[in-house]
Amino acid sequence: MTGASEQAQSVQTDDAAQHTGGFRASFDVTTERGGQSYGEMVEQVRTFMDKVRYASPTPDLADEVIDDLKKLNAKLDTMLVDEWTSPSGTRIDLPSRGNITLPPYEILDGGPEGVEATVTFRRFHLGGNGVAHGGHVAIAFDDLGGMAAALKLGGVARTGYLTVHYRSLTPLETPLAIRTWVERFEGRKYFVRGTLYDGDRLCAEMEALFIALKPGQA
Ligand SMILES: CCCCCCCC(=O)SCCNC(=O)CCNC(=O)[C@H](O)C(C)(C)COP(=O)(O)OP(=O)(O)OC[C@H]1O[C@@H](n2cnc3c(N)ncnc32)[C@H](O)[C@@H]1OP(=O)(O)O
Repeated sequence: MTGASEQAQSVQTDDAAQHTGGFRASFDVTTERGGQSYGEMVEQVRTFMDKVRYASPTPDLADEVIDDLKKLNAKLDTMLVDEWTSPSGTRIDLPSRGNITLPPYEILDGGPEGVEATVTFRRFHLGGNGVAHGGHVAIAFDDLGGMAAALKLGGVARTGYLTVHYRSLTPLETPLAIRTWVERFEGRKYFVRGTLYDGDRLCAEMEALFIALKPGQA
């Protein structure tokens, strides 16, 4: 099996895409990369992961699925690009910018005052007893907290710390209201807060420090 770090990019990207350190101060957002079916492809993968979480396949079916997945992985191997030119993470027309690793969210509003979004944890995000895993809740807060910091500072920040207070159980397969905003900042330090609600019920709160990166900083 080949891990991501061992895989060569099979499609060359231009010189400007070569990484010189740090998050990029800016990166191209797009609605084109991956084509018009890319969102549906991501959705089908998410659905597959949902089913894997709950399926109990026979040994024969597991072998069949392995064969099918090997074929699909071989197809994608012919199209690997660097992270800056991948549709995943840059397709702003898709849930979570097309990033399969994030719980799917839809941005309702975003700017220097903060970010409002709807996030839906899937069956794949199960923690136990039918509700979301706390780590997945933290991922949603991290990404949208980072977005709130980025929109406030007009640049890129990395998470210094992030604390989640889990106030009540977070349901799966339910659109939830998530909000993040910069409460205050001191120099490069952006103190970000967040809330996650199921209707009127508070599921979780977040407090985090995001630190603005210096030019070229990793
Ligand atoms: C839109 C898409 C959004 C995506 C968002 C995703 C965000 C992420 O998940 S990033 C990944 C997780 N985070 C990381 O890996 C970060 C790892 N840490 C680092 O790289 C570094 O520690 C970094 C860059 C955060 C800060 O390092 P550096 O630039 O040298 O700053 P440094 O001088 O140490 O600290 C700056 C200030 O922050 C404070 N600080 C730094 N870390 C912490 C911390 N954990 N707790 C409290 N304060 C801290 C320092 O005390 C200092 O304060 P002051 O200016 O008052 O003296």
